[in-house]
Amino acid sequence: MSKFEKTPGWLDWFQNPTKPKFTPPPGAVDAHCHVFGPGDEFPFAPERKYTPCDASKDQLFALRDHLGFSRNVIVQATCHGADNRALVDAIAHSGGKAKGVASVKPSVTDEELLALKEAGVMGVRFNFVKRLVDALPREPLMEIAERIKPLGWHIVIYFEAQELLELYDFFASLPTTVVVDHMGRPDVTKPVDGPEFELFLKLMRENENFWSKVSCPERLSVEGPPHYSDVVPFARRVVEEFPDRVLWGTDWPHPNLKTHMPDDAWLVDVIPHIAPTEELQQKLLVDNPMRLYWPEEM
Ligand SMILES: O=C(O)/C=C(\CC(=O)C(=O)O)C(=O)O
Repeated sequence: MSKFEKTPGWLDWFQNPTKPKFTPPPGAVDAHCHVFGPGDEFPFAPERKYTPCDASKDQLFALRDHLGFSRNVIVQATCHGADNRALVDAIAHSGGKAKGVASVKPSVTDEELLALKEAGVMGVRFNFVKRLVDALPREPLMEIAERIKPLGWHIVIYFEAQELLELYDFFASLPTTVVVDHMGRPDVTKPVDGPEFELFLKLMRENENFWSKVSCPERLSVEGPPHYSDVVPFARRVVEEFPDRVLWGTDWPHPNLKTHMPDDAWLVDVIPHIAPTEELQQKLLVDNPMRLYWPEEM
């Protein structure tokens, strides 16, 4: 029994997912996933906005193998705050098959940053989703950005579409490669060629240092499982316009879902709809994530 009590209504990740029909190309990378604790070993942060179920590195690696993937990029989840120990432990036990994206505070020391780099961290995440974090002012974020730039790191940003106008200039001024989580969370009930999604496409078009994860249909869809068809036109648009700057991830263990928990095979089976050719699939799942996270192997 964990000493942590899950947030009421918490949906646990899907046990025993089926086999996807789509076979990822050899060397495919799940470039957005998390580990949670286990809480008794790696306690959740006091400032967290939710308390999840446990989701361990071994469970993540078993899912990777089951779905036909080769590697993971593990993104620090807000329930662990800026305590990256669970993330670092998972990378250390991956046999070189995982890299990470950490969260840091402005008070992080240069030695701590170097230790994270040594451990396989390749970037930091700035989270602007209000239900997940207390907003950090932009000045300290920019200072962090300037400090991580010489490490060759990138910045992962997480925000919701309605916030983009207000954040646009700040994002465009970031000095590193920037990776947007889940296409900036579009409202998929709005048109794919409407002004809201067009602003996100403009951000990608005008800033060649911007990449996007075309992930999280289970979070964005109104229509729901198993095909999440309403998300497909948005993701496909991004993949087709920016084929060399897109990443894909499961988002396992899917924190904070409210309506359902996906069988992860359903998510893999969305891939051929958003990346309809073998060439696009190779870029999305292998070439792009390898270039960003395992440059030493390229
Ligand atoms: O897993 C995700 O990408 C999305 C999350 C959780 C999250 O980002 C976090 O806790 O850090 C969400 O929308 O609740």
